[in-house]
Amino acid sequence: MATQGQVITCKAAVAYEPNKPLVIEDVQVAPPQAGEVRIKILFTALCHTDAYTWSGKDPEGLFPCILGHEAAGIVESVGEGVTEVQPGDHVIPCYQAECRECKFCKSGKTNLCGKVRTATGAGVMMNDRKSRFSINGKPIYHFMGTSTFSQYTVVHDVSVAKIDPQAPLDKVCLLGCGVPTGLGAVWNTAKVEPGAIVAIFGLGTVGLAVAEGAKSAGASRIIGVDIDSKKFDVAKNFGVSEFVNPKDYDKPIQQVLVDLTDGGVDYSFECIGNVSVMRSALECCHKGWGTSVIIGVAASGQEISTRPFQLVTGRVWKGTAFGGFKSRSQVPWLVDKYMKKEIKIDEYITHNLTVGDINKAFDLMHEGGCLRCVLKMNE
Ligand SMILES: NC(=O)c1ccc[n+]([C@@H]2O[C@H](COP(=O)([O-])OP(=O)(O)OC[C@H]3O[C@@H](n4cnc5c(N)ncnc54)[C@H](O)[C@@H]3O)[C@@H](O)[C@H]2O)c1
Ligand SMILES: N[C@@H](CCC(=O)N[C@@H](CSCO)C(=O)NCC(=O)O)C(=O)O
Ligand SMILES: [Zn+2]
Ligand SMILES: [Zn+2]
Repeated sequence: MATQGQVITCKAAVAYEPNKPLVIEDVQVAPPQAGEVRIKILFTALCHTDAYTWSGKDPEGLFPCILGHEAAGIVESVGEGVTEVQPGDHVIPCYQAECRECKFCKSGKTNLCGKVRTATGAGVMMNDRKSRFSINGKPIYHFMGTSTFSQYTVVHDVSVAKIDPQAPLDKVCLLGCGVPTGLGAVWNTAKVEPGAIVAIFGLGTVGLAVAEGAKSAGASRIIGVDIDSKKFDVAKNFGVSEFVNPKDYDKPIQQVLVDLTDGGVDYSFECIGNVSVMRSALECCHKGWGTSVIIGVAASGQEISTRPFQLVTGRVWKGTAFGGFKSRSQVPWLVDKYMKKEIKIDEYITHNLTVGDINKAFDLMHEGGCLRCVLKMNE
């Protein structure tokens, strides 16, 4: 039955309140308006940023909402004026848009895009500042411009990457967030060079993708730092060559790393979202040139600090969003790299469940053994 132009009723996991279990509901999804795309989501993974917003600590968190931003699916219909995708195209929704026209996109200096950011931060669509999701007439907010914990979602056309239809959607869904973020932090943001010494704080999916990126960039030492020693075995498969557990030392972890590396590392990456670790990550960098990249997302009200002397003496503090990748242009390229076996994806997927088990999937995420859990959206 043709669904184009019709409201679709489908299953979605709704977050009604911070930290209260998600509820699988029948949700009405309105047709896409001008410049919008309605996507049938086939697979979505969970990222720690979903848990962060669900926790109530995200200043942009709005409830009730439909979370989710690491997914893949097939275009169901498009609104007026949409030219770059059509029904049937295989796509990855991109929380970081790329319009190619705004000041940010044209700057050549950033992957951030300004076109729809105010709307996505407010949980609505740009056109009419309203949501396309409702339950019996009551609106449900969008999240990060993606809301992939729904069997159908509506996104802005500037937030859709069209990908190789041969690519397995249950795998490449991971290219919606965590894996590109880690790889890109190394390749685009830090620009790690061969022979460099790298420290990675936090060996979850993002930290392991940093390790994979650093190995491919030719780093000579890749030091993994995690308080969970169980992470160390799996991390070897992603290129981590040495392990440090801060719990094994009395002195500050930055001092441990400086002592281990004849003065400090060339590059460090914070992949946790802990502001005190962010400070350690900066201060373990080598005087004169060491660069620390913040990837982790810290809660509302948290602030970073260090002695300015750390920067005066040449250390550089940076951050990255989506690893600096331009989403619509480069996600298809990452998919092609996966198809050519040049980057890993399968190795990050430790669990597969269906959307009905989404609360269990969040429980798993908080246990040490889970990297990414992929949910099948149609049971
Ligand atoms: N900037 C971006 O674009 C972007 C994109 C994706 C994810 N993120 C953020 O990146 C962070 C990491 O995501 P993830 O999915 O890999 O998370 P994760 O929870 O799987 O991994 C975090 C790791 O840090 C370890 N850890 C916790 N506290 C620690 C400490 N004090 N010292 C050392 N290790 C510690 C944990 O044991 C775990 O292995 C999250 O904050 C997430 O929101 C940011
Ligand atoms: N609303 C949050 C923003 C958190 C944040 O920094 N998000 C990252 C992506 S995390 C993906 O897992 C990001 O890309 N930020 C850039 C942007 O949001 O435009 C908060 O305010 O804490
Ligand atoms: Zn994410
Ligand atoms: Zn733009």
